[in-house]
Amino acid sequence: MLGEAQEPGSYYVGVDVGTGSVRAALVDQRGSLLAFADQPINKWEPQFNHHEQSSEDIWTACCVVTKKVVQGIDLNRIRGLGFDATCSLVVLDKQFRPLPVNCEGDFHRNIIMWLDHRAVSQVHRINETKHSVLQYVGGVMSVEMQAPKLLWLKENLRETCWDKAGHFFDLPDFLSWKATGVTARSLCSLVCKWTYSAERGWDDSFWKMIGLEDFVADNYSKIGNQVLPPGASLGNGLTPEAAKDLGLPAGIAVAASLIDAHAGGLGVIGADVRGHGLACEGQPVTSRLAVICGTSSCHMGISKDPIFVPGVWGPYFSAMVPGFWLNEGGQSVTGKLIDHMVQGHAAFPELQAKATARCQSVYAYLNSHLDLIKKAQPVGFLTVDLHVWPDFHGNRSPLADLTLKGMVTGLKLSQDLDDLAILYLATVQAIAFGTRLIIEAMQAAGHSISTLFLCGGLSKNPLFVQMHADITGMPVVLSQEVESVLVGAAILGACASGDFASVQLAK
Ligand SMILES: Nc1ncnc2c1ncn2[C@@H]1O[C@H](COP(=O)(O)OP(=O)(O)O)[C@@H](O)[C@H]1O
Ligand SMILES: O=C(CO)[C@H](O)[C@H](O)COP(=O)(O)O
Repeated sequence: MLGEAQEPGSYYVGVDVGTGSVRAALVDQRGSLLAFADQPINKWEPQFNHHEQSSEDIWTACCVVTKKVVQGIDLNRIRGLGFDATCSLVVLDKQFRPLPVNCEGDFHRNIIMWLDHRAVSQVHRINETKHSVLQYVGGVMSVEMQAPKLLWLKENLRETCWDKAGHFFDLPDFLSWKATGVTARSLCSLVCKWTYSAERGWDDSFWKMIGLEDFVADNYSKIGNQVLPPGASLGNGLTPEAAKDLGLPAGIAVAASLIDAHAGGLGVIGADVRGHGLACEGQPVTSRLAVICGTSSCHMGISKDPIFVPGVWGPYFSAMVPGFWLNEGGQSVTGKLIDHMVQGHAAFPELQAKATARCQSVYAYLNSHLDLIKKAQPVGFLTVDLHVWPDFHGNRSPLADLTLKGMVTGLKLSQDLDDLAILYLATVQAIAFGTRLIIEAMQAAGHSISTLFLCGGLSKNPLFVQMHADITGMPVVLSQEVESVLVGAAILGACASGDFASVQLAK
């Protein structure tokens, strides 16, 4: 984010809503992160495969972290605000009040999270239509997208939710509405999760065919009939009410949002690598794969022309970098799977106690424990007899099969700390092999990827990074700024402020 035209000392605020927490950053016009704050958010799992959140809870967390990052600075220097978030479905009534997405009627829980798999029957029926919009989601719609979830609401919560609903938002668009009062949707969310086409708009025949003709009848007012590119300035900027909530000046520019993975992709894919002697220097941006690794991993590759990769989402036009097509591969649970394997092991209490005694995270402790037990051999050899299949929550890409389950082979009766460390290693390796499968599918379809750019919480884990390099055989580049997703969100604010003409220039 380096420019000469804008006033010196301008600041931008980026807010990133992940699955487990909300983060905010204050960023200057050089893209340096000046302040950071985070706050966990609530999640509910009322039934197996039902995952819910609360939009009020999330907004409150956004306010807490934003107030923290601007504490003590001259507020007049803040020029723009950008949001990114997971692509969860927010439901509000006609007066913009939360509506329950659950049988219990709990209004507080008005978000069906992205990883919710309740709409299995609905997505099967959608895929059976073989409608042409499905070509643009890798050939098969995912249960994690919005159309099956909307159909589930219509079929299961007709009176308490569907009939009363006035607005269905992707979470990033909910946040920009909350900040500005503008209901315009981002091209990013609508193209990637709602079957909107940047070139052709909504396809009436798709919504009629799947039984959601209601949207066509009211000209898509409930799901968005004004669509803006990410980074576009919304309305009159921050409303006085939202300004009070967030501790920011009213009227500052607020950008049309991005999905979190796309903000991370934007934050790293155009990184200036000159002067570091990296093999990717001088290679086109299309040779880079941004991998955003948090609760899930998302694999973002761009191309000048559309590339259709079976089982990999897209191609999506202008959904991340304007003017480029995007393919998005993904693994639905990666950080969540590692946490699940480690925390569920019999030796976890011992691990926790030992890590705490050393003031280390459990992952730092496990990494050093692996170094200790590997002796002279490379660490990867510790798992010659133990293997994990990582699709505990189905396979997002490239198999696109939500019915797949996880597997572990090579288990013994012992369950000590060594076993836990080796199981953890095998899980990390399995995830890296998943990335390799996605890359192979993308290459086979026409991408030519040669370097990985990792960001997100898991990129702070050196073992995770090393296994991705070893198993894909590709160099991995990490940004100096570890919070690249937040930089992506702040880039949106910088773009909306008018200080930069486009998200590429803001980069
Ligand atoms: N320093 C770290 N070392 C190892 N793992 C980490 C570290 N920081 C975060 N993680 C892992 O990253 C995952 C969360 O990443 P994050 O980007 O915060 O997720 P989200 O955006 O989905 O909320 C968790 O599984 C967590 O265990
Ligand atoms: O589908 C997505 C991106 O397209 C989700 O937003 C994502 O997988 C969840 O993100 P995270 O793992 O960062 O919480």
